[in-house]
Amino acid sequence: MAFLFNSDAARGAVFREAFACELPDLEFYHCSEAIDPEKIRYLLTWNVPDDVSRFCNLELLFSIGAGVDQFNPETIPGHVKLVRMVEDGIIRMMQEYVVLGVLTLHREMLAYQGQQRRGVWQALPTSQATDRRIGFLGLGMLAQAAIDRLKPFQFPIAAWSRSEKTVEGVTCFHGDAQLGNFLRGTNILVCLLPLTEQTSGILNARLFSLLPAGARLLHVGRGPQLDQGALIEALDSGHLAAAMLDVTDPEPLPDGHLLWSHPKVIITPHIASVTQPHTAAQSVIENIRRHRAGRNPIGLVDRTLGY
Ligand SMILES: NC(=O)C1=CN([C@@H]2O[C@H](COP(=O)(O)OP(=O)(O)OC[C@H]3O[C@@H](n4cnc5c(N)ncnc54)[C@H](OP(=O)(O)O)[C@@H]3O)[C@@H](O)[C@H]2O)C=CC1
Ligand SMILES: O=C(O)C(=O)CO
Repeated sequence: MAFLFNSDAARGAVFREAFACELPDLEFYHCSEAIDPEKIRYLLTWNVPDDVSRFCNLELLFSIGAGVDQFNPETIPGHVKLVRMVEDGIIRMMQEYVVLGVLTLHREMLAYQGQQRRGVWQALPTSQATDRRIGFLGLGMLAQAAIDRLKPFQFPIAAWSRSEKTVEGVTCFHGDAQLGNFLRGTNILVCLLPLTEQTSGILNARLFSLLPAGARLLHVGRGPQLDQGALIEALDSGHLAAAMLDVTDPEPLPDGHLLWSHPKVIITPHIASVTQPHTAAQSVIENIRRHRAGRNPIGLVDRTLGY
């Protein structure tokens, strides 16, 4: 019985050490080593290898990231459980990034950067946090953690999810019928949705038109959720004031793309949050223990929903 780590050697070494301590009965392989595919019960990977079917005894397929949109479930046998990454390191980094992004957009940092380049020393009108509603598309693990960190700033906070939810201090909306009401009250929109058939292209001209004039976008979900042309139009018309994008389509954003030099856009290269090996290894070990005890892993993907 063995675990296969199909990713970078540096994080693999951290996993190997943790597994040796905590699960000494389980053989551990890095993808650079020769393996007997029949031994592999657990596979951790970003992309599913084309020849995954050779792991005929596979039980759990772990994504090394929080997202699982890179998995094509049709290539993975139905009995294999898919597990997304739920771990403290990725959560903490996303908390930092969302706080950074919201404050950057709230305190007009893009406009001040533009002024700096032109040598302009001039205060711009400000809004109080209490007057600026932050609206989260998605109210899952990462959005809820980010909301916890934002609460001390006293922004009103709302969120929109697929199913009905109650979260203290958050005005909750759910389902397509409530999307419009959610958007109409949102001044800074944070996208933390998984990429699925339903969320692909969700950040489009119609959605932007439902946001109040002067709204801002912080996009940390997945590139294909955003219609980039519609964003540029909404920014150029002045309806949206600014956007901060950690994800684009494609990635990397091609040389010369309009978004690179747009004065109302900040781009980071998909670095909002990255799986941290020490904490992630503990989370995967805990999930293997749960699975062995006949319990579902934390982060089990619902194949019908796609996340
Ligand atoms: N840029 C970066 O560095 C990173 C980006 N990510 C992205 O963040 C995403 C979210 O991660 P995480 O918080 O762990 O995911 P979760 O699965 O915990 O949460 C997803 C949330 O989205 C909601 N949702 C899904 N589909 C719909 C829909 N059709 N309509 C309305 N709401 C919907 C879910 O609703 P419900 O609660 O009802 O199920 C849930 O609240 C990842 O999938 C990944 O794409 C993740 C890590 C790093
Ligand atoms: O964990 C994820 O899904 C990411 O996007 C990390 O880069």
